[in-house]
Order: sequence, then structure tokens, then C-alpha cells
Amino acid sequence: MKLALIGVGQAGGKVVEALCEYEAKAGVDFVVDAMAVNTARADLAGLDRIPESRRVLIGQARVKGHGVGADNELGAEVAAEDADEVLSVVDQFRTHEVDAFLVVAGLGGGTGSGGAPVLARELRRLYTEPVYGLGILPGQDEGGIYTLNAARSFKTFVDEVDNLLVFDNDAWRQSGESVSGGFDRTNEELARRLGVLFSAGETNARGAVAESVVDASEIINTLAGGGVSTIGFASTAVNRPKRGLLSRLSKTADDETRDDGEAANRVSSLVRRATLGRLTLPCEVAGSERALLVLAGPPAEISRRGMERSRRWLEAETGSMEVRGGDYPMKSGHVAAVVLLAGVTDVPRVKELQRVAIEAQRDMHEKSATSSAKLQELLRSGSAEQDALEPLF
Ligand SMILES: Nc1nc2c(ncn2[C@@H]2O[C@H](COP(=O)(O)OP(=O)(O)OP(=O)(O)O)[C@@H](O)[C@H]2O)c(=O)[nH]1
Repeated sequence: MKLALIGVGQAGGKVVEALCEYEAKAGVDFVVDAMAVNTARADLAGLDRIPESRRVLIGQARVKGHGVGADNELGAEVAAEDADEVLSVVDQFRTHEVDAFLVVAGLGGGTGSGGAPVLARELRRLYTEPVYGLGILPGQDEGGIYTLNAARSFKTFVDEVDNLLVFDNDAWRQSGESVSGGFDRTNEELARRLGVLFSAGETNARGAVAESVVDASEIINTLAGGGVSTIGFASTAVNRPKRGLLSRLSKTADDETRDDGEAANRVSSLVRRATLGRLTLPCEVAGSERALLVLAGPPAEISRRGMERSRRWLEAETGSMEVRGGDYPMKSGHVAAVVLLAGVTDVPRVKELQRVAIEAQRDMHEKSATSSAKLQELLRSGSAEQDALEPLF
């Protein structure tokens, strides 16, 4: 599946670069074009892979290239004011090759959390291709403003995209590591998961032909219907003894059956590990609306039986009848399983964010109710009326 990548804010730009790096290292081809949008000049200057012509500084008139300082309302305002500058760069993309847009942002800061939903809305207005979001949730110890930004931005972002893929920084921190300390490592992990998923079907680079190809429409259909998605991944080395021509010719039917049995068991256990291990956004697997399973590796290791068994197992685990699957043949010493769970509903971290958002909204209502009650009271008493109105004139 061919993507146009738009990174908003610092995290957005860095994750987009990690995806481009994965593409280059793995020798695959799924990024049509990539750009970065920021309110901070320094963050744009820190990027390596995205060319200057694809870096857009927004909000210069308001913040002079110094960033919005975690103010996500300001982030949203400047993105709306300068959306045309971003869209004119997207206009130069080879959009006829693009299957979907992916707007990437950290939801804790100001630029990404405010700007990404605004830009996603504009892209959906102008293009017929789906616009997906990749939202990164802040660590819980990053401070109240980060959590509040994420709580506010999350729902808006879900509403503005065709599907929101989510990565929770908290779930990926290693013990003793600060949130920022492990970003390079976690960005690489995230890029690997997304890279395998989105480059499946774009198999020309590795030559092999898949028996059951994962084409762009499989991914689009899995993500259709909106909501929130999460990704699981597991891989294992395959050290098959190299057989000479003679031993290959003398291979018996029993050998074949044993080999396939081993490969099928390996696939089954990989898919379980991918699904029940660490997801990009930890959640209950049961209740997922749709799922897609991609098996990547040497064709001989991608067992049909294992794939079918795993799909049935995923149907039982998720309770969904919409479980798609396909292979991604490649020359490799590893077999990998990627499981995309779409439309997940039982997500503790999202429930927590919803609670924060509701409380913040209640606080705002209470404050405005108190001030309007105070104003009414003042307006009822004649002398106070003067006090209340005077400052306005
Ligand atoms: N996974 C991951 N998270 C990151 C990375 N960089 C920052 N974050 C997280 O993203 C959130 C937002 O940070 P930034 O992207 O720096 O903020 P911004 O959108 O540029 O907004 P402002 O700096 O307020 O203008 C924070 O919760 C960070 O923890 C990264 O490279 N990887």
C-alpha cells in the first residue's frame, strides 16, 4: 500500500523519518512522499531525511518559529490559518500513486495534537483517498497538560480521520528509562510494525509472488468503519538445515508432512504471540471489529495450514467474522506475524483519557456557569450593573 506521510509536530516528524528509514533499510517501497509540519523552526532543522522543500513552518506570524509551547488550541488555530501552505506542498506529491494518507502526531504537545486533526480534515475534504491518523499517547508522568492535550485531541482526531492507529508511549517504556530516552528505539519498533504491514503487497522489491497477497484494499477494508486500531507483532528466526540437491530429491512424503507441521505450528504460535503480546495500544482483543493478519518470511515457512488455523483462532479471540489474512513472501532468516486489530473498543488508556476529557469539560462548564451566574446577580442589582458594565466601555 502506497502512503503519503505527513508528520505534525516533533514526534510526528521523527516517526515519519523512522518510517522512511525502515523503507530504505528493508529495501521496500511504500512511501510515495513524506513531509513535516511544525511551529518550531529548530524541530524542523533537526530532521535528516525529509528534504527542506517538504518541511513547512506554520504559525510564523503568531509564534515566530518558536513553537506553541504545548498550547494545543493555538496549535489548531495556526494549522487552520496556514493549512494552505501545507496543502500546496501535498499538491506536489505524486498523489495519483497514493493509496492513503497517514497523518502522524504526538498527542501530548501543542503542535501535533492541535494541528493534526485540522490538517486531516482538510485532506479529507480535498482528496478521495482515505486519511488515516497515527496518534502517539504521552507517558502518564509527562504532566497534566500533556494528558489534557491528549484527552482533548484524541476524540477530535478519531472523528477527523478514516481510522486512528494508536501508539502508547507508556506501554513501550523499558524499566528505568525516561520517556524521551527510548524514543529512537520505540520509533524503530513502531516503524517495523507499520513498515511490514504497509509494504506487504508491494512485493516487487523482493521478487517472490504471494499465494494470497495483502493488497491495499485488504488494509483499507480492515480500517474502514473508523475508530481506533492497534498493531501486534512477533518474529522468530528460521534455521532450516540447508539441504543439498540429493537430499532434496530423496525427501519423502513423511519429511514433507513433518516440515509443514513444524511450519504450521510455528505460524500458529507466532500469531498468538503477536496478538496476546505487547500491542502498540494495549487493549482487550475481544470485541475488535475487524482484523488483518500478515505473515512475512520465506515462502516455504508460510504454512497454508498455519495461516488458516491462525485466522480461525483470531476469529474466536476477537469475536469478529471479518478477519483477513495474506502472506508477504521475502528472502529472510525470519518469519514475522503482524496483526492489525481495527475498531477496538475495550481500551483502558482511552477510558482514562475520556474521563480526563469529561472532567476538564465539566470544570469549564462550572467555571462559565459560575461566572454567568455571578454576572446575572450583578446585573440584577442596579449599582452592581454599573460595576459590571463599566469596564466594557
Ligand atoms: N514515540 C515517540 N513519542 C515522542 C517522540 N517525540 C516526542 N514524543 C511524545 O510526543 C508528545 C508531544 O511532543 P512533541 O511532538 O514534541 O510536541 P509538538 O507536537 O511538537 O508540540 P509543541 O512542542 O508543544 O509545539 C510527548 O508526549 C512526547 O512524549 C518520539 O520521537 N517518539
